[in-house]
Amino acid sequence: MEGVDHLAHERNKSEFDVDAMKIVWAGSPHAFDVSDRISKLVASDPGFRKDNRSTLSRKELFKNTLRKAAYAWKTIVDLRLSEEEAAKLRFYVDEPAFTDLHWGMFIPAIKGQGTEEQQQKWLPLAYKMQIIGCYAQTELGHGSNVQGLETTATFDSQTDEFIIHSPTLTSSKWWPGGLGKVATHAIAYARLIVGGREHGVHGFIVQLRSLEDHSPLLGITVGDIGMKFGNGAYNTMDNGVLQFDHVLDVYSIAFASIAVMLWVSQVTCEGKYKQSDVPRQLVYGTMVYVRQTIVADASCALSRAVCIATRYSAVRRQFGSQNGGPETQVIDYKTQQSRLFPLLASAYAFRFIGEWLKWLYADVTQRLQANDFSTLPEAHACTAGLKSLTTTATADGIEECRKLCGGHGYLCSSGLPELFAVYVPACTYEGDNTVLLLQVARFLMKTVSQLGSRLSSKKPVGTIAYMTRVEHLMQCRCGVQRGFAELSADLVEAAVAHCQLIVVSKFIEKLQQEIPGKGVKQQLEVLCNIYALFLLHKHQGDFLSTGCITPKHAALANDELRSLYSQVRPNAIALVDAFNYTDHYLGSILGCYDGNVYPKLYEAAWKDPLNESVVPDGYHLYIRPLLKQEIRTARL
Ligand SMILES: CCCCCCCCCCC/C=C/C(=O)SCCNC(=O)CCNC(=O)[C@H](O)C(C)(C)COP(=O)(O)OP(=O)(O)OC[C@H]1O[C@@H](n2cnc3c(N)ncnc32)[C@H](O)[C@@H]1OP(=O)(O)O
Ligand SMILES: Cc1cc2nc3c(=O)[nH]c(=O)nc-3n(C[C@H](O)[C@H](O)[C@H](O)COP(=O)(O)OP(=O)(O)OC[C@H]3O[C@@H](n4cnc5c(N)ncnc54)[C@H](O)[C@@H]3O)c2cc1C
Repeated sequence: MEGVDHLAHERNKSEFDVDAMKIVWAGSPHAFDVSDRISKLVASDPGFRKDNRSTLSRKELFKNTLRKAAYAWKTIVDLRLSEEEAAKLRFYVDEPAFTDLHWGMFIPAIKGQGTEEQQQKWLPLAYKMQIIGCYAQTELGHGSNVQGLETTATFDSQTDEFIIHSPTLTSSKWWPGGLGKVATHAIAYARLIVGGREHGVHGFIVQLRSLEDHSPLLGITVGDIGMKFGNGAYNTMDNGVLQFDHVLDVYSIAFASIAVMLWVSQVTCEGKYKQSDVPRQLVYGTMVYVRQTIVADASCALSRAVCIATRYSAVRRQFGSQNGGPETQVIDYKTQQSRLFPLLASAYAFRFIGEWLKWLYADVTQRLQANDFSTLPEAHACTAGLKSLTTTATADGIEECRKLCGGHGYLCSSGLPELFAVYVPACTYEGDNTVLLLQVARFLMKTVSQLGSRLSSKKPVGTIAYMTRVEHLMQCRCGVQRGFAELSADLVEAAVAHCQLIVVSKFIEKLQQEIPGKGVKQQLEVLCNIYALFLLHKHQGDFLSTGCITPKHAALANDELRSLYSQVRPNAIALVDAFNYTDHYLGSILGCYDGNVYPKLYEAAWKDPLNESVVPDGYHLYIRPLLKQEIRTARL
């Protein structure tokens, strides 16, 4: 029945202050207020409906995305939303679109790497969306290997011009979001050539389309790369292909000193290349920035899937009826708990590691401005490794949540197939996860060689086993006289272990803070222990081989996990309520707040276009002749 809370009995079991936990999840009372207000604004506006996406063609889907993006911008302007509120609105509209790259990469790249004069010229236009930008780095032939990019930017000091060119098919820019049909400008990464000498890959601001009629400029060939995984999903995004045919990059000449897209290098009007004494890897700064946002985004995506699977697991009953009484809630099965609750704990763990990484990134950015590069290697390793760890765990976790919902998890109306299809490229974009773990492994090798065996003593006591595991895994590999390439598969395992150590230790540090609200800290302690003991159980071979735990310890840890699952069980619904997601944002009948699943599933089925007629289109052409033929055969 509508209006009845079918999960009230679950919510009444809660042993902690859910409203206080909502503040912890949001990060602060202010952050909660903004999220709560904006999510409800989006949910209540039919202009942001998203329940029809799976029934649209690619062109209809894309045009609808353009409509929504324009509508979102009008809403932002009309309501005079702040930058924070506008970002939250785009988040709750929940549709991959060109605006992700305009706001998520194009603007950050200019802010992070542009010179003062470039920022003064481009940021006002970008903030007012009078230009729409994309981040054009990846090419058909190279994505992971940035130094392998082939696009060239040749400075001609005779004519004082930069010429951007795609010398080969494989140098075609390929994948950049927003590039295919919308972006008017790109930050294009190209090999800088001055006076016949090459100076590596740098970023250039290049106009792609006319601001009058949106037609591609002379020398620009641009389009969409075609359908991607899933039906709706990321097909709302125009990932594009771009070729330059000796394009004059007028904008680099607009300034007195021709400034490539970096404050770390300059080409003077006299055609002299000036590389300042900063690490060339600062050209990768935007990727580092986005990787840290992706970690926070992982906690959002995983918490959405866990919210759906937890609520549905409390609604779904199967087997176990005693004397005609109700069947057992599947959330009460130990197997369901052992699959679901570690994902619930991971969602909280990723939330807190995302908070810490945001601090780390802000700290390293501040240091860079003072020419202090001391923490740059650690910041790179942490953002790369934690992006890899959290996106792999989240993609796997969303799929596990689909399976936890049985057959109904496979319906689009569950929200889980779409969530999975939109999320999984996160394991690839912003750095293939294995390639990024190799960067962490390289950092660990260097650290071990510099510090000897102890990677760091700066970890909370509760993580000694985790720290010993990393050291052991590194010693086993570093001690062996074989090259990095030969040992890379093993070193990647050590890199994962290192990142898990960071997540566990930051969760423990979070619990050392003042956390208000009845029972809130206790619930987080349970989730922290579940996260740590689940991983210890999953990787117990590593831990046993280090000798820092015995088989008895491993058995005790397993017993403790079961006990912890029992402690979470009465609080599970309240713990996912604390994410404060609207039904609109969840987009899931299985995860609806009131738990009134079956009537909603049944109602939704009849809305499918296939049910517009009781006799399907095609019956008379194909089925009837078939049936008639069978009847004739039967008479023979
Ligand atoms: C609401 C929030 C929403 C969030 C979701 C956002 C949605 C985004 C939508 C998707 C958008 C996607 C965009 C993209 O995909 S953009 C393209 C991304 N591409 C990549 O990530 C490419 C990956 N490859 C690389 O980063 C580099 O090629 C790689 C690091 C792998 C190698 O670089 P390189 O060959 O130059 O360097 P070396 O390996 O030789 O290392 C040399 C030294 O430099 C150090 N290093 C490397 N990278 C960095 C860095 N980024 N920062 C600092 N230092 C770095 C490296 O450690 C070496 O140091 P040592 O010499 O001391 O060992
Ligand atoms: C949805 C989506 C959106 C994207 N948006 C953008 C965008 O806006 N802008 C942009 O510039 N790019 C974008 N990209 C491109 C993305 O950044 C690249 O696809 C990504 O960096 C991976 O590079 P690749 O495709 O070259 O993979 P590859 O490196 O070719 O990976 C293929 C396999 O090779 C392995 N491999 C590669 N190198 C090594 C090595 N040294 N050692 C061991 N194994 C290795 C990888 O682990 C992987 O298994 C997007 C991609 C996707 C899927």
